[in-house]
Amino acid sequence: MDKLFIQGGKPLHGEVRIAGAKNAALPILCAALLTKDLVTLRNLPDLQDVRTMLKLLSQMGVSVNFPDPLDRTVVEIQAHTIAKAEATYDMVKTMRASILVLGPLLARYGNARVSLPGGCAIGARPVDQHIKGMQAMGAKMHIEHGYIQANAPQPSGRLHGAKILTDMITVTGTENLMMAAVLAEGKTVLENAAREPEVTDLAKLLIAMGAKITGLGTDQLTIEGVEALHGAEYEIIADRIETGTFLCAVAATTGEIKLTHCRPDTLEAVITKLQEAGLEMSIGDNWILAKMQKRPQPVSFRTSEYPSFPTDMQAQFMALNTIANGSARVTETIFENRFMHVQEMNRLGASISIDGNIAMVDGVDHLSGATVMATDLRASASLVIAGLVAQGDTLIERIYHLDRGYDRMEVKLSALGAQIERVK
Ligand SMILES: CC(=O)N[C@H]1[C@@H](OP(=O)(O)OP(=O)(O)OC[C@H]2O[C@@H](n3ccc(=O)[nH]c3=O)[C@H](O)[C@@H]2O)O[C@H](CO)[C@@H](O)[C@@H]1O
Ligand SMILES: C=C(OP(=O)(O)O)C(=O)O
Repeated sequence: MDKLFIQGGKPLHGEVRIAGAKNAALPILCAALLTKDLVTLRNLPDLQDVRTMLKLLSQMGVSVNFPDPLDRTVVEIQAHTIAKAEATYDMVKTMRASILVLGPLLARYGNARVSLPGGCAIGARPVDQHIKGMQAMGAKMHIEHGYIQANAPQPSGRLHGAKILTDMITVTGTENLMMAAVLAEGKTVLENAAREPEVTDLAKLLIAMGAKITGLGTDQLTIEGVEALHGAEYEIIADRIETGTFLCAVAATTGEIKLTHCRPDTLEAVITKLQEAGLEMSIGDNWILAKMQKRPQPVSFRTSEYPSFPTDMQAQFMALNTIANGSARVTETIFENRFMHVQEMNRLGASISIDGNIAMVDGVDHLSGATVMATDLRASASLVIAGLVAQGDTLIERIYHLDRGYDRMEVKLSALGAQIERVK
């Protein structure tokens, strides 16, 4: 199993190109199931979850083609026919986002069999809102032997529009229901919809495919179902979490880096907090120049739905706070178990205590390298940041979590001057 070996204490300098967003690419790949025509995607990130999703689509009989085999950022997907409308446990257990095939399969094919995702390191993460929403659109949903068996109403074999108010704001729930609704008969209104930029990015692709969706970027999406969608070419939005992760890295290590091909307008809450920490930034439409010359100031925050502070940046900011000049209070409101990195950071010399969903971080002068274990995707990223600032050597185990969601993170960090290498 791969590990990362880091010799900390090096400031970062140079330029990094930000990849396409994992959380936009995954639903967008599933959206290709909604048409028999060709969907060409650009700015695809080259990471494990994307490879898993492409494998899942291939298992369904979908054609996946990289026109230039050396360029993994452009892919052609064609779901001319769907041979098997199924996502097995083997696939779903490695990537929860596999649940995103449910809406498109049900809408286009009239039935689907998708393994229920189990709980995961960061929380229970049920999918009850996906199921209830599809039931409201007329689908028969049964859970049997750990699988969701979904069938569109007969004899039409087509879902019908509905007004759906989810109990909470759910990102993949909104995406799944939006994809189910685009081919339904009549109008669907999704109330309490997630406003994350990745939801809007999916909606834009669907519109390019001929879907009728209004309310983009708001908490009410209205979808007028159409009979069929057609192919499209689409460029996936930049990854705001990768962007934020590199910004936290330079804020922690000091130095000066330029991030290109990013979308600063999707990062307002993160940028505000980094300014509070002392990171100096010049910001263009698609680039950020970030400079840090001193020890960070502590930043307290509370995670919440977009446009508030993202839970996917909580761990990375925790790493920054460990070496800040004072104490910070971090409140996690989205997932019930997203402090798994805390114990590992304490092993590196951090001083963090947890009380329920609140972590109190007392900044220390320095961290000291040790062997630590990655437990989930963003926890891994936060340990990389901690390793980059720690004195001495840090070995991070179980980095397959990191590879799920980052496009060659250690290669990009090495190019910035970090002493980091992948070891077997
Ligand atoms: C692939 C992807 O885009 N993943 C993101 C997505 O995950 P994901 O879409 O799984 O997260 P949700 O927005 O659905 O979850 C928000 C909260 O709602 C709960 N819930 C959700 C659905 C449901 O049917 N029932 C239910 O109880 C969840 O357990 C969680 O406590 O949004 C999260 C919150 O921004 C991010 O951390 C993930 O990176
Ligand atoms: C939690 C995340 O992803 P997923 O929903 O795919 O587990 C994440 O991207 O931080």
